[in-house]
Amino acid sequence: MSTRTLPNIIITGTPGVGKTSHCELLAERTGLKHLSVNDVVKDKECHEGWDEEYQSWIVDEDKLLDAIEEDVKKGGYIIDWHACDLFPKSWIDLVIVLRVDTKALYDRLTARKYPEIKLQENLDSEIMDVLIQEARDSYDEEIVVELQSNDADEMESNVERIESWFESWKGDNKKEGWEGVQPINIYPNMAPQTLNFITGNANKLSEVKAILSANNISITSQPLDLPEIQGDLNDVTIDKCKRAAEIIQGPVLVEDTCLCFNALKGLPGPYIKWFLTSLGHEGLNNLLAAYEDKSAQAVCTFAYSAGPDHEPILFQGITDGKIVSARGPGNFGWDPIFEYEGQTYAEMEKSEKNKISHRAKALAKLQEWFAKEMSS
Ligand SMILES: O=P(O)(O)OP(=O)(O)OP(=O)(O)OC[C@H]1O[C@@H](n2cnc3c(O)ncnc32)[C@H](O)[C@@H]1O
Ligand SMILES: [Mg+2]
Repeated sequence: MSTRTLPNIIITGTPGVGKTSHCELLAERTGLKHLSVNDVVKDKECHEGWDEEYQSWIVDEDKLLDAIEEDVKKGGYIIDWHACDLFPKSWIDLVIVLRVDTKALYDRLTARKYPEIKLQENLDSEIMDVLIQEARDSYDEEIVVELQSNDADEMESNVERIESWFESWKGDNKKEGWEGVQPINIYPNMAPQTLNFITGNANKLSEVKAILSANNISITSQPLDLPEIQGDLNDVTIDKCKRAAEIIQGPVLVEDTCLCFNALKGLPGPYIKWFLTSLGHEGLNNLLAAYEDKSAQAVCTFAYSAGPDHEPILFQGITDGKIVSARGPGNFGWDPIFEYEGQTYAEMEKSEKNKISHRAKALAKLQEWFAKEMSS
């Protein structure tokens, strides 16, 4: 784990994809330093000579790593290079692989007057996904991101996205010494969406915002006091969604959370809010006193309606856990008594809970649906 206070980003891709333009713009916006490996190879002579056929330096990778190690380890660099597998995993926080259509790449490389053999090899490499494979083989999957780079608009939105990743990386690092990385937008081709999340629950709202923060969905919110009918959970949520759309006269998102004890055949389920208020954490534990089986499911159901005349669509996420005596801060509902893999939700870092929670899983489905919907 690193002790960097600023992240290191690799921007890679076949020659001609737009690495340097991305790096320069990003450096300007973030204050991170643009590290052109090309220049280092040239200036610090990290090569074994010039290849006439390819019209390029034959890089000495060991020398190159020695030349940049001291600086890069401090953090704050955007590394601009058409290979990424040489940089040690521990140096790197995010790997962006830029992609471009073959036609555009052909035009860019011919404009650079690349020798035929180099032109062909690079086109092949792009078509064969060589660099994205190399990136995926060399780094953890969640830090490797593929972005399209065919025109200025795409570059602008890519840079914006990396910038917001950078902001959240810094924020989290400062706040809780977090050494991992935030997920970045995994649906880069999706048009930006704003959803009106109708909830009276501030904790839910902040989790939903945190989980969606890297993506193209932003959240506005309005509290409405909606009566919740009793019955099957899905009916409760569908009904709530329809009423909200009716009142708002527009698109809305609502959510309901259930906590289901397996020994009690799914109860309290949708009645958890009422049980929690009347019995508290200890009372909820007592409900299971007579049973050996303490397992439970946290179930989150989002319903989205495009407006009053539209049927709500449901997205559900389930996380399995166990009911235990309360541990950890009691800020949010039943978080202290729901244990997942040895830790209660309340004991986890927010960012950890937001990776595995019932809510995160439901939101992943919601995003997938939006991404498909918006690109078709
Ligand atoms: O306005 P809405 O969105 O309906 O918000 P609510 O607070 O009424 O929420 P629910 O009807 O879904 O009731 C679920 C109960 O479970 C609690 N809860 C929901 N998500 C939780 C989570 O991730 N961790 C712990 N408690 C949670 C919440 O505080 C409620 O007491
Ligand atoms: Mg409610």
